[in-house]
Amino acid sequence: MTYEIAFLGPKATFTDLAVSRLFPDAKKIPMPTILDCLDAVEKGEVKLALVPIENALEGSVNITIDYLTHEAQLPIRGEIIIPIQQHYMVHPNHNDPEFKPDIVYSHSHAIAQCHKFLHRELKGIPYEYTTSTAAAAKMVKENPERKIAAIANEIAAEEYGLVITNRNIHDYSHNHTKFVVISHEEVEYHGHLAAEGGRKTTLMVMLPADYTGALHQVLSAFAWRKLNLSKIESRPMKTGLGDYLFIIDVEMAMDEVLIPGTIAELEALGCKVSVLGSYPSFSVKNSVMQG
Ligand SMILES: O=C(O)C(=O)C[C@]1(C(=O)O)C=C[C@@H](O)C=C1
Repeated sequence: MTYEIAFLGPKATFTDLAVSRLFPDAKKIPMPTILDCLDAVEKGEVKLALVPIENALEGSVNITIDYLTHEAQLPIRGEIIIPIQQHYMVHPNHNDPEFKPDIVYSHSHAIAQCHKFLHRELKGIPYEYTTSTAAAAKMVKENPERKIAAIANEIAAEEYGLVITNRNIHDYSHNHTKFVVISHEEVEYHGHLAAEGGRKTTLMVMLPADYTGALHQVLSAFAWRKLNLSKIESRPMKTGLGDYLFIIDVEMAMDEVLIPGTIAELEALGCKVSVLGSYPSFSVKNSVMQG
């Protein structure tokens, strides 16, 4: 079955690379923003979207988390973790060691992953955010007369005919981003990737009110059932200062006993609980397709 999948475009973003790894035969539909990708699924214009949710250096992609917790009931159907290698690139017209740009463009998360490089090598040069890393590369390509540079991946440099002058400029070598597959429908994965990370279940928990030991009680419901948690994230509920909800990843597929039992216990404590998804977790060593 060929899927139509919305992703953060244009061609050659990291999200595009993640789609190629997970759905090599998919018809890819580039969208200008993450919200456009999620809206397209919500409105039924496409069956699936793949969007970034967390980076190892910069943390959560809040726009994705907030949409899934506040805007729409869109289930998570899978996750894929890919390595992220950021490169500094210029138009071939400016391929000169002395070239200093007036502005460096990239996605906010990519800029955040390269702060040490920018501080060291391009001190004082302003940066501006684009909707994606590939959008930055495309802008450099389309403006050869401007003194600008981009931070993006290797495929973007190829796609937009740019020259990489500094490779692997991300501040820490262990740079990975996790992307989630969003769909109203069940998603089938072909056998080319092993779900090495097993299966996960993501829950959203809203505490009834702030009282002593509330979070401890919530965590105990998981702990005594020996449910391993791989992530706990708090996000503002957007109802008032200090009101937070928790997003909790359980390292287990939804079952008939342990997770439902935990949810019932949390509800008995007055928490509101929703299941954001129960899905396989994939990871790849090379984000770029080989051969
Ligand atoms: O701009 C891109 O290339 C994206 O796919 C977005 C995104 C992100 O939102 O975190 C994805 C991976 C990298 O961490 C940098 C940017």
